[in-house]
Amino acid sequence: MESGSWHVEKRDTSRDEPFRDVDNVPVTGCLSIVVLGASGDLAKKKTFPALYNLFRQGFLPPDEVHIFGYARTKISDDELRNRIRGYLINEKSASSENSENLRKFLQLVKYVSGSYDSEEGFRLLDKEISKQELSKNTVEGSSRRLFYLALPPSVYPSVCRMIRHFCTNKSNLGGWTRIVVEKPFGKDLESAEQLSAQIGELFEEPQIYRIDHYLGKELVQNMLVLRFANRFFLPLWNRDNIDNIQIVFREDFGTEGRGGYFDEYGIIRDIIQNHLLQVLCLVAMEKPVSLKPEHIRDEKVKVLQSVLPINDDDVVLGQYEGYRDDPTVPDNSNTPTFATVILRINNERWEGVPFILKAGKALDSRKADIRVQFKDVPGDIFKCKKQGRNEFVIRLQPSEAMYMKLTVKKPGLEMLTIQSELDLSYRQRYQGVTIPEAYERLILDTVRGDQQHFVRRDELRAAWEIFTPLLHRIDGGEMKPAPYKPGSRGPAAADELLEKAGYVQTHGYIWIPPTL
Ligand SMILES: NC(=O)C1=CN([C@@H]2O[C@H](COP(=O)(O)OP(=O)(O)OC[C@H]3O[C@@H](n4cnc5c(N)ncnc54)[C@H](OP(=O)(O)O)[C@@H]3O)[C@@H](O)[C@H]2O)C=CC1
Ligand SMILES: O=C1O[C@H](COP(=O)(O)O)[C@@H](O)[C@H](O)[C@H]1O
Repeated sequence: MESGSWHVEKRDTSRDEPFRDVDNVPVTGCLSIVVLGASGDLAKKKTFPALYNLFRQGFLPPDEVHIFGYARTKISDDELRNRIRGYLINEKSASSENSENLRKFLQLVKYVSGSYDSEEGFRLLDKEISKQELSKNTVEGSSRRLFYLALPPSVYPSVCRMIRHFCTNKSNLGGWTRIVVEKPFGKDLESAEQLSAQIGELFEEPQIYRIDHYLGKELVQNMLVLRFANRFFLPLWNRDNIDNIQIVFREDFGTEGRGGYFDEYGIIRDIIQNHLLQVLCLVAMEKPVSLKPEHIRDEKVKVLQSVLPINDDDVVLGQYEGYRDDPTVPDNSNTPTFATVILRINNERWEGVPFILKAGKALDSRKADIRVQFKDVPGDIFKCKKQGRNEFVIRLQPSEAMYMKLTVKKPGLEMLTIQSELDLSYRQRYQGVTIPEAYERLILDTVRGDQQHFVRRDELRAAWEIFTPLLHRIDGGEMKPAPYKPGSRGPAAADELLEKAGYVQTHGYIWIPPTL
């Protein structure tokens, strides 16, 4: 067998495993996918393109699927189609693009206009969905309705109430209603808990999909396989061998056009508390009992609960110069656009190993990676310690790769050592394979009822528990971000903190990309 049973083998929206809301009931009903906030940025840049890619690959068969856009803007079906058309064709799909495919997909898309808190719009939406379900001869109780909230969280409670009261279908014959909610899910522990309670009163936890798109990235999904399907890593993945771990997100552009949103949240809420912390969970968690979503999420929660309170000395904040020039950002904004935060996990495996989470906007490069740095080899008979430590790097983006930096004999007559690497670059190794977009994968999971890559309520709570005290200190002005130049590495203090935490930079290492 080529791969484990979780592998996507069938072009089918169901899955041969027992993790669905309703077990043992054949899935036959019509599938309606409703994108709320259809006129917005996320919907056109991410949600509709992901749906189109799923359609192109046969995962959303036109004889069973309908797609609805819902928003306040009064536009026609065709106007919505024209708005999204340009975003559906990217470099991945362009070469194999078939205009017939695009036409067929757009024909599935309908638009309903209404507000987010009035009965009228949602009754109309329900009527339109039911009409399509009837046209497909769907038996009552078997239809599937997926509501994707591409909306600001302030309207989640009212939208969820409306969906619950006016758009929920009967589910006694394998049907279901599910909602997908985007981050930011709250601003701190209290607001997140309040939101969770409001939504929790309307929907059961298996109906709620809290999306964190980093969990849909190829190399993030590979993390558990790497760790638990390889003998190499099992004995090494602990405090006895690992000195420090970095999880880094860098962007080489600022908050262009999103200053208003960003200023309310800052880099910790935007990236670290969710995306990087989710990655940390997968790097640090114990082996789950099985691949069942609840077993995985149980282990993630345990890691989060073992994180110690953040010490102010383990934090460096920055704000890039020019950030406040954005007219939507207040002149005295204290919002960090850069942060390094060291987390410490108080358990048997990780005590003493700093987890350095770093994220920044307007830096010198764009990348996201996990860097596991091993301790020095004891008894250095080759006197090569100063050259560098072993590092295992998993580059999530761009150009997915994983490589192990290691010391080898320099080829030649002398017994000299150099730094080299074992390199698995995806582009070279998996030529011709298209790596799916994170949203594509995650939307397919929501249709299949697989919550493995979604954040559970207690996980979210534990994540906010870690960061809320620090965030309140920043919001209260007790901690100030240091200015840094756009296009730089961020504040110098961040590299000093990295060194203090024990990270040893490899100097003079040169990577020579392999040629075929
Ligand atoms: N398969 C592939 O594509 C491979 C590519 N390579 C490439 O080779 C090059 C070197 O690789 P690698 O050593 O892993 O990566 P880098 O040289 O980018 O970074 C190494 C480490 O040093 C830190 N660092 C960089 N500059 C400074 C500085 N001025 N002060 C303090 N710390 C600093 C980085 O932090 P931070 O993350 O914050 O920048 C990172 O932790 C990279 O361009 C890499 O992409 C190597 C192997 C395989
Ligand atoms: O959630 C967010 O992520 C993007 C970065 O996503 P990526 O997949 O391109 O790494 C970030 O730009 C944005 O600020 C944030 O809200």
